[in-house]
Amino acid sequence: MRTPVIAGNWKLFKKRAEARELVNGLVSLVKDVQGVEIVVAPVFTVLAAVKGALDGSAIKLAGQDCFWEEEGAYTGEISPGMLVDAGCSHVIIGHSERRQYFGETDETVNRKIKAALKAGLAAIACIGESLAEREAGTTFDVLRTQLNGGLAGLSADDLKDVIIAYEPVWAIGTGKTATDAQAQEAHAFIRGVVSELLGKPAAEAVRILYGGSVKPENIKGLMTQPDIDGALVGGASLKADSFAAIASFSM
Ligand SMILES: O=C[C@H](O)COP(=O)(O)O
Repeated sequence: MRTPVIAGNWKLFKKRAEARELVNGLVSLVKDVQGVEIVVAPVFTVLAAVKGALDGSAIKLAGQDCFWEEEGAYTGEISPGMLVDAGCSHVIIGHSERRQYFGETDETVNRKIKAALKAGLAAIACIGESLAEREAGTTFDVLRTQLNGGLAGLSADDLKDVIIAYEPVWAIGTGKTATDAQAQEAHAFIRGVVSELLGKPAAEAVRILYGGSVKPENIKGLMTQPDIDGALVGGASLKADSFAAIASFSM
């Protein structure tokens, strides 16, 4: 039985006061939600404030990225150990926005996942095809390449601390969600590739989240799919009521 994960990626939004307000609202709205791992990923500058507001709550804290070195002359970077020190248990790695704007590659994703695991973080590793790739019929090739590169050198045991997020780039922030069937098809494919790479037990155990215009209105349909184990939520995670409604999908 895979415990569902609902993760909110706040992207480049929310200063301290707004972040506290959001998280305070969230904590009270989800206090009775059981059997779901809830994670929030704010910007680095508000991690401490959010951690403070999460005190006593089961909601977990994530960074939105990390570097692969633990320390050194790397201006502007943040290391996995620093995220742990700030109270994080998770980190998002390889989000398509980082791939698109900041030169993230499957190789850097792989280095970051390994560094995150070494520091004791769970890695939420993002993959997904662009609209052009989907229209060209190369979705599965793209996903296979991203999985091969991103998970290279990891063991089945390592995978216990990896959560895969399938985010079709064309569905992110566009209001255009993949249909339940499209998402399920991709998730089943991803689980199959993980099985080829690391064996069936690891593939059966790994959580695969869907991301891309997830809202309270579409979460239930997505969660009825056998290979969808949760969601990585952007826009709808910026309001306590909508994120709480998503996290309460089973209630
Ligand atoms: O990380 C989250 C995804 O990019 C989805 O964003 P969205 O829910 O705003 O489409």
